[in-house]
Amino acid sequence: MTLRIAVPNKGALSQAASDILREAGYRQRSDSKELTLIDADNGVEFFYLRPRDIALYVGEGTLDVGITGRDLLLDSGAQAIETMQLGFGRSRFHFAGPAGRFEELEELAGQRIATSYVGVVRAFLDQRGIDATVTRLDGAVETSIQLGVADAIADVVETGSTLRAAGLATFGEVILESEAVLIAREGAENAEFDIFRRRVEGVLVARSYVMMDYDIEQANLDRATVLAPGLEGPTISPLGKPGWVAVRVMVPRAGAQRLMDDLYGVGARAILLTDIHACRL
Ligand SMILES: Nc1ncnc2c1ncn2[C@@H]1O[C@H](COP(=O)(O)OP(=O)(O)OP(=O)(O)O)[C@@H](O)[C@H]1O
Ligand SMILES: O=P(O)(O)OC[C@H]1O[C@H](OP(=O)(O)OP(=O)(O)O)[C@H](O)[C@@H]1O
Ligand SMILES: [Mg+2]
Repeated sequence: MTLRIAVPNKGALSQAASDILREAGYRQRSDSKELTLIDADNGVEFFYLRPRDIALYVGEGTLDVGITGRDLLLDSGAQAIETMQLGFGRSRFHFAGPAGRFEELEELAGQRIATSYVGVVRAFLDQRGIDATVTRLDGAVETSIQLGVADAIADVVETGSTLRAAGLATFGEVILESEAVLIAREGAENAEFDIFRRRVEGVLVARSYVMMDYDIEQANLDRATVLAPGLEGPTISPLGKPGWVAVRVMVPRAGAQRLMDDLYGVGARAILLTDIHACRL
């Protein structure tokens, strides 16, 4: 059976989503005008859709899997669940108003709030018993205050530069933290989905881990393996030097240089770092 996969067709998640799929060995479109693409060798079909609509297609079962933002999934109210965090498209969802105008969430009572995420904002306000008018805009919500359509906004913030440019500042707690996620319908997992999920997971692991090799005297081995225990345990092979062994272990890419210093300190030599191109854990 062909697995039907939804991919953002444009916007903040589109390029990174296609990159991860390409790294996982799938064909991806070469022209951003293509709406669908069949990868027969891998038994999958890709549908390039608005990230906001992807949760609906997957929730209704029209498509099997999708890549979208957690914020869009929650906003849609669709019957789909998050099955994997993909580590890109990270953002925070905040209330904001003219700098200095608001300090606390309670001050939103009776105010007009513009947002593209009415579902998320309504749920958040209802939970706190704050009665405000929520107006849905398609985008560029930062401008709505200047134009007199709203008193405050709720929007995606990454660097904060869009807010600053509009003379706005966030207030209150973060409404939610978002990133790109893999979504599916609950209970809809099957063999094809499992292969796809493992491939994507392989890319994430290959991106965040590196392979480390080193030689060490048997007497120092325990101290070294405490520093770098590996995922399942280090591979230890004999070395053509009496009393020494060769060790191979996967380590997190972040902090790998520091780890090399520490391993050197406990007697490791000929320490090598190699990129991992793909993996299945
Ligand atoms: N500047 C950003 N940095 C990181 N993630 C972002 C940024 N802007 C949006 N996102 C995330 O990307 C996802 C989709 O947003 P995007 O802006 O691509 O869609 P859109 O607003 O519907 O489309 P467009 O902006 O192209 O009209 C959301 O999950 C959002 O949190
Ligand atoms: O904190 P920043 O790094 O400035 O990023 C946040 C901005 O990026 C997104 O806008 P987008 O370009 O998607 O336009 P849109 O508002 O029309 O969706 C988002 O809606 C914010 O406006
Ligand atoms: Mg946008």
